Amino acid sequence: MAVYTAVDDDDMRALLSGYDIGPFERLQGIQQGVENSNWFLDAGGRRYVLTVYEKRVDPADLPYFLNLMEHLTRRGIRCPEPVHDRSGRALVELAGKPAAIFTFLPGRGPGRILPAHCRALGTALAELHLATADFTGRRPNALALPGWQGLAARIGGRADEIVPGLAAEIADTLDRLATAWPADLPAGTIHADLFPDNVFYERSDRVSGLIDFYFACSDAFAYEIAICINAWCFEPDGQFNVTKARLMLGAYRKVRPFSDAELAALPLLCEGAALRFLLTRAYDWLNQVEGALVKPKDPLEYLHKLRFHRSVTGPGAYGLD
Ligand SMILES: Nc1ncnc2c1ncn2[C@@H]1O[C@H](COP(=O)(O)OP(=O)(O)OP(=O)(O)O)[C@@H](O)[C@H]1O
Ligand SMILES: N[C@@H](CCO)C(=O)O
Repeated sequence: MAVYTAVDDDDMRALLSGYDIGPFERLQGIQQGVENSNWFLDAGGRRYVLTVYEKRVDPADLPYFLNLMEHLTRRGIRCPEPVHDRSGRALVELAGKPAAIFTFLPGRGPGRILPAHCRALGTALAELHLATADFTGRRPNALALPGWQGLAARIGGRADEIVPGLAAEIADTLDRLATAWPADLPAGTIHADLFPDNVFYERSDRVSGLIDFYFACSDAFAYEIAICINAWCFEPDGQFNVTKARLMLGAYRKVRPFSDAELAALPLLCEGAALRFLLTRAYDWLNQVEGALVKPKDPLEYLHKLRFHRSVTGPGAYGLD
């Protein structure tokens, strides 16, 4: 369920009269996704994606996200490209809300994650990081350490409703991360939510597109790698799959080599990345909206990942030498 706004064919005909993409044909709601309303839009013999931005995206951030997708497209990264209307605007208004039309990307999520998907992701991730080198937009990461501390304070002792002792474990982890978090790692623009549902494949050995840039921000590249280790390299039963990590990181470093500082920081970054998703999931878990159609994601999955990284002594655990 991810259509929260009513849009009819007449609205679309009126909107498309401002574009050069041909006559309106069809609008079809997309079920996947949670944050925004999305539709497949057919017009002039081609398929597009229409997004109407709902409450959780700050409208002030939208130009940053759209400029980033446009920049990446120019640099050869396959991602949704914003379509401009005749007056040059990519960001428009529909049903009183901000909206944009994007090019449609072929491919689909990986389904069951194979080692080959992880290797292909490593290559695509390094290419993404290099492609942002000359992107001039900046957006602080609202979900970096100070954001985690704020979220932990809002959750407070209620974390223990998820599992007894969780509030203290979160507090201890935050203290350790706050003293040791590395400040000077190579940084730039990161996607920051590169989970399998945001990566498309046409074949398992090649990424065909990246979507959902609405957490993108300025932060360390190695922190993004840590997010991906967590999201891609654990099996559904919670076991860490070092082969997947070795393939992902090996493919990444062929395109963008790691610095010694990045390698040394990796266990801590993985712990921080696990805490970030533990906190947002714990918050959503404890603040479920009655009657909501979206099932909250399991915070404990990320507690197990956090504990794994806490036990790690060096980058060798991720298959790196
Ligand atoms: N450019 C695109 N080409 C093809 N399919 C797309 C495109 N953009 C979005 N989609 C489809 O729409 C779905 C929802 O998109 P997206 O994940 O961006 O939604 P969201 O609600 O903004 O994000 P979230 O997943 O964070 O809730 C995707 O799973 C994908 O199936
Ligand atoms: N990828 C996030 C949710 C959407 O940002 C998670 O799995 O918790």
